[in-house]
Amino acid sequence: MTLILASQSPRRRELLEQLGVTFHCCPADIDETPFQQENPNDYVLRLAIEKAQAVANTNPDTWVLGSDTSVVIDNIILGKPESKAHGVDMLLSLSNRKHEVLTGIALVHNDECHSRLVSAQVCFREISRSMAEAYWHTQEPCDKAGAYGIQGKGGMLVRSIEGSYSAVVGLPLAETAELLMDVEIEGWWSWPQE
Ligand SMILES: Cc1cn([C@H]2C[C@H](O)[C@@H](COP(=O)(O)OP(=O)(O)OP(=O)(O)O)O2)c(=O)[nH]c1=O
Repeated sequence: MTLILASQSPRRRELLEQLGVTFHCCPADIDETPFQQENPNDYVLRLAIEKAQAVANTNPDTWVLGSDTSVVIDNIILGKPESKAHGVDMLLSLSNRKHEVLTGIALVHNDECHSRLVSAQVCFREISRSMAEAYWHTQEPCDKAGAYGIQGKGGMLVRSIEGSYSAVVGLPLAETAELLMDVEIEGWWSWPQE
């Protein structure tokens, strides 16, 4: 069976290409509003599954991979910034401390669903308001959870990371490969299973 990546994210496309699997992209249009008092882990996994299911509904003969990434600080979910003020506030709330980046992945085909939640801890250096504003003006933060991209200029903000780097960028490669190995994807080279 073939594979669809239920995403409009160029980062996710590039990461999945690293695995050497053949796929095409189809964005999922879902409501990403968290439920009231929804736990961040539940939220991220729910969105990954809903994105995959939304695309799987109209593509019954394929496997569909969905993913969601959120930044979590003090149990507050930070998605993509809605404005400059929002983005700058997010960056300042992450200054000089550790936060969690959660990425959920889900591989769906009809009623079958394989999912994983991957967490990484990221520690930021101290950021002044003028630095946060200057970074905002690079436009890099606009479409990214937590208003930064570790893979770009935002790498300058990161003092250390524990856990999966690819999960922070949007698609954890080890766990994605594990999900793909559990199912039959056409034309994919895969390592022998243990
Ligand atoms: C923290 C962080 C997030 N991000 C990105 C990954 C995701 O693309 C985005 C989080 O938003 P998402 O809603 O997870 O994804 P998306 O809207 O970009 O794409 P999709 O169509 O798959 O829903 O933030 C980075 O690129 N680098 C980082 O360091």
